[in-house]
Amino acid sequence: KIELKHGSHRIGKRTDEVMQKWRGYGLGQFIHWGLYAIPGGEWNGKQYNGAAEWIRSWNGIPKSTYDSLIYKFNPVNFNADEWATTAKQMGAKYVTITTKHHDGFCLWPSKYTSYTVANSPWKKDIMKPLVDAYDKAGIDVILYFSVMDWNHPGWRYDIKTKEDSVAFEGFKQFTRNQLIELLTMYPTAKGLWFDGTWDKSWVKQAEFADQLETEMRKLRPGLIIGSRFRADEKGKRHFDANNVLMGDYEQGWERKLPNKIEDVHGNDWDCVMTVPENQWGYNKAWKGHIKTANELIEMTAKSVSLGGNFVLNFGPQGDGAIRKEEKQLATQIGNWMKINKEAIYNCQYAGLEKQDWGYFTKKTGGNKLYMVVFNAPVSGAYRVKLPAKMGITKAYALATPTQSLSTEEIHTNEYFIHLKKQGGDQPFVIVLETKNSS
Ligand SMILES: C[C@@H]1N[C@@H](C#Cc2ccccc2)[C@H](O)[C@@H]1O
Repeated sequence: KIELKHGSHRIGKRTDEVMQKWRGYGLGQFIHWGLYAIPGGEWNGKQYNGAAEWIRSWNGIPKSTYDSLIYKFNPVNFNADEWATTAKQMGAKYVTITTKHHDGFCLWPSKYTSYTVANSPWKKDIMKPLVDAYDKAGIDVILYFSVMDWNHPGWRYDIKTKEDSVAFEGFKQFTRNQLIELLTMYPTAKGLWFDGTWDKSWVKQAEFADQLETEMRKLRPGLIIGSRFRADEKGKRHFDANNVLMGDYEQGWERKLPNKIEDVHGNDWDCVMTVPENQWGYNKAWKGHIKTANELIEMTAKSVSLGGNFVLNFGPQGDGAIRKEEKQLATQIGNWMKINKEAIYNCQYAGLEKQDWGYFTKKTGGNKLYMVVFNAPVSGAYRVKLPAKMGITKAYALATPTQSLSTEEIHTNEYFIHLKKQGGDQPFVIVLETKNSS
């Protein structure tokens, strides 16, 4: 075991109420919104092939021109309640909102920089109405914060010279001041989602970042901070030099999902996912494969079946409106959640691996197993192998709870659940009420 001062400070999952609630969210919404939504992935008629929120890093738009977009920020169609309603209709239990992305533009009137909404034509705070609207909708708010800040003169990719070091010290204080400011201005926020922490300059700040995390947790007891915030003194991120998770949950599942329970190493985790291949901010073009509602519902079920949450990204337009394709997906997913949410909310890994027909989830603290079906067997016979001594007392389709399904024991602890082919192209859920014959 390597002696570490700034590695992980906890072994195993958090057991407090705030984290237990987080663990049961199942489905969340990510919002990426900022100046990058104005160009929407193109400039002067030329398309940027990267992620739209990274357009400033493209040589197709001069940096100063991008930075001057602050004077065009006037989202006349911004309506915080509409965003929160979209999330509510989808069935999201939490939302992660970009307060400041890599370009450094602040959606709140920070007093530590002039590069904020306060100095745009919009003038008003964006974060306060959003936090209030989501709180009112009963959706918990997590604040996304990019440490990397291309607008701040003190940011460095690495620290090589004395000048770098002096500049970065100022940047570190600026970063701390902004984080304390955010936690003070929006005290109902349940957590911070850090990004832009991969550059050497920040990876070298093990002691500072550890002390800052401690200060934030002291200011806001119960605050949820993921594994991406800080590195240990060996430069290790997400998992420290003893391979112990940093922070409260694993934050490495960006646009990818684990496939088996061993992949998540017994940790809490969430997957953040884009609708196109790789566009977080609004992109006019939305090229390539656009994920369907069924694909996203399957990713949600797969995440919950492996003990995690699934967070779907929305990239509102520069005028503040949510694009129609995203609204349609929210409605389709929400219609499915209305019927099947019992198999998603407050559910966990059932101790059973992925099946030919789909995924098992298990109600936390209960005796119900859920079979979330994506591939119905042509025979109508669903093979189910349960842990020893676990019997089935009742089986039924969640949509028709009064119609019990016939259950045939074919081997010890192995059953066929018989369900005639369902119509339609929607995944569905079969409930198994179980009892332990110990
Ligand atoms: C949550 C996602 N993380 C950000 C990123 C990134 C990235 C992409 C490629 C190489 C290094 C970093 C995206 O812009 C989005 O905010």
